[in-house]
Amino acid sequence: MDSLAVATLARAMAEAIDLYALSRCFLAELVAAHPLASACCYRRSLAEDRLVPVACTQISTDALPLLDLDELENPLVYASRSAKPCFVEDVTRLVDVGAGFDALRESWSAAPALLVVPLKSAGKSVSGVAALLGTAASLTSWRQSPLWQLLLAAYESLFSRLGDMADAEESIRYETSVRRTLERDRSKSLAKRLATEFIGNSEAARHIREEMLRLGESSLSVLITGETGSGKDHAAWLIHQASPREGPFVPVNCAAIPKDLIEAELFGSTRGAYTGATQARAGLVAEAHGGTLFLDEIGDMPMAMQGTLLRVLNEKKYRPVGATKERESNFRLICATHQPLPQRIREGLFREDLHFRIRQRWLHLPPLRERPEDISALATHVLLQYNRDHGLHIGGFSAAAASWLGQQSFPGNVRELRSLVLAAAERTRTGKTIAMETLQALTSDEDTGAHQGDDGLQQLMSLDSLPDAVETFERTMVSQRLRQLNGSRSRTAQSLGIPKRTLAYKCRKWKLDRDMDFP
Ligand SMILES: Nc1ncnc2c1ncn2[C@@H]1O[C@H](COP(=O)(O)OP(=O)(O)OP(=O)(O)O)[C@@H](O)[C@H]1O
Repeated sequence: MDSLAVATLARAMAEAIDLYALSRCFLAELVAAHPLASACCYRRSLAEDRLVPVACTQISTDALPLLDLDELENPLVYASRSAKPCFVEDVTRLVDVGAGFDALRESWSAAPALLVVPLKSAGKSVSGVAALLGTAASLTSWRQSPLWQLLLAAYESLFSRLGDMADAEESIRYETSVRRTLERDRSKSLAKRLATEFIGNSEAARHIREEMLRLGESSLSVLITGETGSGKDHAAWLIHQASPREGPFVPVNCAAIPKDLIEAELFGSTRGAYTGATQARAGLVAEAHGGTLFLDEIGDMPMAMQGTLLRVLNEKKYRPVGATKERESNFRLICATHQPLPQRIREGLFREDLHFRIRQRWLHLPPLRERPEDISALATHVLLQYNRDHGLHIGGFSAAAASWLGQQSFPGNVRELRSLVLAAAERTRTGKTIAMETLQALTSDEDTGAHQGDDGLQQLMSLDSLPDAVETFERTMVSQRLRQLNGSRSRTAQSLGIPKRTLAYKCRKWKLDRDMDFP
């Protein structure tokens, strides 16, 4: 090789923009100069932990096999693992050294001998191998050439530098593809989960499930609207489940917290901040850090508190009652209401700017009467849950019961349907199906309570404690009225002549709220 050819090769190697260009020019010159039958070069891939073809003088690298590093007797693997050259004088003697090597041998032209040299990086770890095929004599002469030892050293050093870049690119590509696969798997399993937990066959239910998946990905605030019992709480919980947020889901019923305590409940308080604050409390906003704060019945939030909440949402900071320093909490906000907020705004009861802020995304749950196709699936779902919880086997609904259910308007929506199915299940023997008469009896006024009074009154009269008797009576009356009014708290409070907040407090105390599994 004359000095011009050496200089040209050195320059081409120095200007190579990647491993492939570098190896192509080095191997081509090497094969021509010595002369060899063929040469190829493999890179050790960190991400895949195997040898990956980089260049070959004879065929395209696409036609070369990937080589697993557990083929220990494969000479290329041996050189890569041991960091030592491997010289095979008679290639035909290499048998059973691995499927990778067999595939490689098939793509090569016949040559008697093989020399594999490890390509070491500066830290002396092996970043690849070069495999040269030819006669034993030409391989030995190449090995002993001082010029080629110099060129090989330059090639090794460039190979290692460009190999690091290739590794980095590859690991980014690998990570991206792993992340994409994980994301695809995650969204598939989330979609499955939503299909088993947000029940309904209607177009509306399908659309809500898709929206919940999308909302899970976003961190914008969501306002969920819909009539009482239509599934707002349930949807909020599922959106949190569909989100990557690892913090907790913190529900707050704005209607159930007394007006003067709501700020301390939300933002926490220092010790002695107000009468009864015997110790410092963190508050629900702090609890929701990294998770979701769910403000249910946001339409009932007192006006003064609305202003404070707006500031917190805009500035992402809050101040516990009695504290001087502000704190931060990274929560995702979901709000729900059955109230028509635009009307509350017109009435001066809700701030328009807060409405705008909490409604960055909107999810509306239509009432059950507008999606009667969901009734059968929901009823079956509730009954299956009942069977599972009680270890029973109520065998579904009679044809007449199923058809009757499908015709009801359910003003209390899914909650009313659920209460009805649970009550009917309690009145049905295991092994039987729920009859239409059972459902009808439960929805008739007589069954909803008053006439059960005589026995109940006698039982109350026999109690030894007047406060207990009064509380039991109150609880029975409230739960029956709620059931008669399909779970509507506003109508129940109105019909019993008590403030909504008092009713909300009692519901919370007696755990009568959400699901109302009335006897
Ligand atoms: N699509 C659904 N699939 C399964 N269960 C549902 C579905 N929708 C609602 N539910 C169930 O119905 C009951 C009432 O739903 P939820 O409490 O979410 O209603 P809501 O709209 O928040 O009512 P409120 O306005 O009174 O707070 C809950 O037990 C809930 O799990």
